[in-house]
Amino acid sequence: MANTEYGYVRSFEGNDALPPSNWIVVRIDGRGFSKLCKKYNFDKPNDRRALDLMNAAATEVVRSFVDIALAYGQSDEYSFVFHESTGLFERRAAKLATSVATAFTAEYCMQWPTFFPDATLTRPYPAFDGRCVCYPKRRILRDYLSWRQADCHINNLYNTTFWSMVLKGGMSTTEAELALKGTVSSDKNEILFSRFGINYNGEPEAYRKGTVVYRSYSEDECVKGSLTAESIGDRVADSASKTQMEKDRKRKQKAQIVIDHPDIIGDTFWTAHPYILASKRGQDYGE
Ligand SMILES: Nc1nc2c(ncn2[C@@H]2O[C@H](COP(=O)(O)OP(=O)(O)OP(=O)(O)O)[C@@H](O)[C@H]2O)c(=O)[nH]1
Ligand SMILES: [Mg+2]
Ligand SMILES: [Mg+2]
Repeated sequence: MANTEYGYVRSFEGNDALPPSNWIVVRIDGRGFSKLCKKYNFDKPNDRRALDLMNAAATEVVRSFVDIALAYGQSDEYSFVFHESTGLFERRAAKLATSVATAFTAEYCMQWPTFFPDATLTRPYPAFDGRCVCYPKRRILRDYLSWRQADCHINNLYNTTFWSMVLKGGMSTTEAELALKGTVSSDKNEILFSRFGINYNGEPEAYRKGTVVYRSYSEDECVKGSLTAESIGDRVADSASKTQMEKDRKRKQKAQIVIDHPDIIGDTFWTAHPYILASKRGQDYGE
C-alpha cells in the first residue's frame, strides 16, 4: 500500500512525538462551561455534584492509563501527569491529548446521570479539549502544579466572596464586581468574615485546594516499586525487564486510586508520597 501512487501523502503528516525524559502534562478543559453551568443551573460558586462528576471521570482516566503518575483538577479542568519515562503512543502529542480528552468526555457524559439524576443531558453535550505540555524537570512540573493550585485558590476566594455579596448580600453582580475591584486576599477574607460570618479557611478543601487523584500503594509495595523499572512504555529488550514491566503494570492496575484535596505547593504531600514522581529506578527524586 505504501508504494502506491498515493503513498506520498503520508509525508504530509508531521511527527509530533514529544521529547524523551520530559514529564508530559495533558490538560483537558471543558468547552464553553460558563454556558453549560448556566444551562444546568450549577450551584454558585461551586456545585458539589459537578465537582464529584469531574473527579469520577478523572479517576477512570487515571485507572485506564497506567503511566499517569497523578492528576490535578479544579473548575472545569484536569491536568494528567504522564511519567517522564512513558512510551505510550510513542509520546505522540495529538494521540495523547485526544485519547485523554475523549476518554474524559465519554466518562463525564456516561456518568452524568449518576450525579445529575434529574437533569437529562441535551445537545450540545459536554466536551473537553486537550493539550500536551512538556516539563523537562521535576521542579518545573511541581511549579506547574503549584500554579494550577494557586489559580484554584485565587478564583475560589474571589468567587466565594462575589457570590456571597450577590446571593446573601443582595448586591447586583455589577455592584459586587465593582466593590471587589482592586481588593487583595486579606480584604476578601475580611468581607467574608465580617459581613457573612464565613471563615474562608473553614470552606471545604475540595473548593479551596482542588483535587488530586493518584495511586496508593502499601509501604511494602512502594519499596518494591522504587527498586524496579517503573515504566510500562519503556522499551527494555531483555525478558527479565519485560517480566518486571508486566509485574509493574499489574501492581499499578491493582493499586487503590485515591481522591484527595491536599496542598501540593508545599513539600509535605510529596515527601509523604515519594513514589509518585520517583524516577524509573527511584534514585534521583528531589532533583
Ligand atoms: N456555577 C458554577 N460554575 C462553575 C463551576 N465549575 C466551573 N464553573 C464555571 O466554568 C467556567 C470555566 O471557565 P473557562 O474554562 O475559563 O471558560 P469556558 O466557558 O469553559 O470557555 P472555554 O474553556 O474557553 O471553552 C467558569 O465560568 C466557571 O465559573 C461550578 O461548580 N459552579
Ligand atoms: Mg472551559
Ligand atoms: Mg477552565
